Amino acid sequence: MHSDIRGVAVNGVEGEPVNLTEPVAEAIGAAFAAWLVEKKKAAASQHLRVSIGHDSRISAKLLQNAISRGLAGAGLEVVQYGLASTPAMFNSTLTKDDSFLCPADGSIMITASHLPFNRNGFKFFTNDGGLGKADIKDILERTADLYNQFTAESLRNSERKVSLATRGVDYMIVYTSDLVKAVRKAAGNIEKPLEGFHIVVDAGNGAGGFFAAKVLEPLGAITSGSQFLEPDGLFPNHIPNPEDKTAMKAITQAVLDNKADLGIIFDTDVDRSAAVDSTGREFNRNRLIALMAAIILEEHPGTTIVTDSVTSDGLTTFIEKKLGGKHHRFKRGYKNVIDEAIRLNSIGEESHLAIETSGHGALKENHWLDDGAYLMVKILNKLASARASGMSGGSKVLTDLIEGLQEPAFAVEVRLKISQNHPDLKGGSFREYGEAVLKHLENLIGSDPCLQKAPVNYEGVRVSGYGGWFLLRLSLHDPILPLNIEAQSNGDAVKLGLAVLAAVKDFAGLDISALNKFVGTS
Ligand SMILES: O=P(O)(O)OC[C@H]1O[C@H](O)[C@H](O)[C@@H](O)[C@@H]1O
Repeated sequence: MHSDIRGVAVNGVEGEPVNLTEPVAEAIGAAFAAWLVEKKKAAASQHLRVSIGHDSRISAKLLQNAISRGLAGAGLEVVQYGLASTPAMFNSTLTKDDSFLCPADGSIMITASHLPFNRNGFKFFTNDGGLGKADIKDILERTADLYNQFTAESLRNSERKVSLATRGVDYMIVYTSDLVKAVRKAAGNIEKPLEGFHIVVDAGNGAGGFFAAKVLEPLGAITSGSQFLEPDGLFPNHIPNPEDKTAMKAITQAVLDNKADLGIIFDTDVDRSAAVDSTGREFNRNRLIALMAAIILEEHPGTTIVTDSVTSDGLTTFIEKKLGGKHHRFKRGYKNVIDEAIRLNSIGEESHLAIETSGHGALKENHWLDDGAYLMVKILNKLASARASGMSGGSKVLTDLIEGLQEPAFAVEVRLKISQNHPDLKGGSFREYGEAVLKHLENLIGSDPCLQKAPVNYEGVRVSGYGGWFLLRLSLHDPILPLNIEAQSNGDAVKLGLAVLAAVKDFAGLDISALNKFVGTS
C-alpha cells in the first residue's frame, strides 16, 4: 500500500490487463468526494471544489473525465487544469485567488510518475499535504462499495451533472509565476536575474516542458537546446526519471553539446528533478542531496537534513563534518521523509529539508510541498546571487558547494524478487516473508567480526564492512528486497554481496539470481 493509487489504464502490454477502467476511476472520484466531505465536515449544502490535473499519459483525458463524473455525481464542483504538475496540484489547495477558482478544497493529480505508458494513477491532496496510506486505504474501501452500488441510472445521472459542475482553468500560470517570483525575490527583486545563463531543460516528454518557456525565459535565461519538452505519453525518447541512467545521459549530452551552464531534468509529473553542471557532472542522487543540503545549511545553520535510507556514508560525513548539519537517515519513500521532517519539527528538532535520492525533495519554506521544480528554483537562486555578487563561471558556484563530498568508487542496486506464490511463503504475505529474510540476515551479521550493524537504522538491515556498506530492505510497494551496496572497489562490494548471499540463499521463495550474478557465482 502506497500514498497514491496506481493501475493499468490502457492495453498494449502482454500480461497486464486494464484494471484502472473508467467506471473504477469514476468510483474513485466519488470515494474521494465522500472522504473529502467527511474530512472538511462540509454541510450538504456547501459545495466543495476539487481541482484535477494530469501528466502527458495517453489515458489522461479518459480518466480525467471519469473521475470528474464521480466528483460531480457526488455534488462537488470540478475544476480541470489539463496538463499540470503534481506540485502545482497541491499548490492549488493553498493559492488564494478567486479568479482562478482557488483555493481548491481537494486536488487530484492523474499520473503514474515514471512508470511505463500503459499505467496511470492518482495522487490526492488537501491543504494539509498529500494523502497518506491510511486515507488512501479508506478511499479504496469506499471505492469498492461505491463501484458495487453503481446502476445505469446513477451513471447517467453523474454524466448529466458533470458538464454543469465542471470548469477549466489554466492554473499553471499561477504556479509558474509563483516560481518566477520566488527567484526574483531571492535575487533582490531583479526582473531578469538569470540573464546571460544558458540552461537546457529535458522534460522527457512528460509535463515539465513549461519550465523552459514559463520559468527560465521570463527570468532571462537562454533555453535553446532544451529537449523533449512536448508532452508525449509514449515517452519515445527516454523514461522521464532522474534516477534512470539513459535519461541522465541525455541531459548531460545536451548540456555538453550546447555548452550550457546548467541542465535540468524532471520526471513525468515534475515532483522529482536533477541537474547537470557545465562540465557534465550530474547533480542527482547523493550529489543532489549534498547540493541542496549545502544551500539549506547556509540559510539555516545546524539544521537537520532528513533523507531516505539508501543514502551514502559519504553524504553523512559531508553534511555533518563539512556543513555542520545533522543527517537523519530515515526510510525510503518521499512521504516518509517529509512526514518525518514535520514530526522532528513538532518535537523541537529543527529541520528544513526532506529529500530522497530519487530526486523527491520538500522544503519547510515551501509548505513541505514535494516539488522537483522548487528544488531547481533553489539552485537557480544560487546561480543568480553568485552573478549578482560579481562571480562568473556558470555553474561553478554549485559544483564548489559539493566539494569534499566523498563518493564510493563502486555503487550498485540489486533487486531480489519474492515469488508470491512460492510454497515457501506458506500462504503468508510477501512482506512477512521479506521480514523473515531480513531477520535471518540480521542474526547472521552478529556473528561476523568483519561486519557491523548500523547503530541507528530505520529500515531494513544496514551493515558496514570492508570499507563500505550494504542495505537490504523491503521495497515500498513491490514484492522485492532491494539491496544497495557501496564500496571502494568491486572486490569489496562482492565481499559484502557474499555476506548477504550467505543469509538469503536458503530462502527458496526469493529469486537470488541477480545477486548470484553480481558476486560471480553463476
Ligand atoms: O522501495 P522501492 O521499490 O525502491 O521504491 C521506492 C520509491 O517508490 C516510489 O517511486 C516513491 O515515489 C519514491 O518516493 C520511493 O523512493
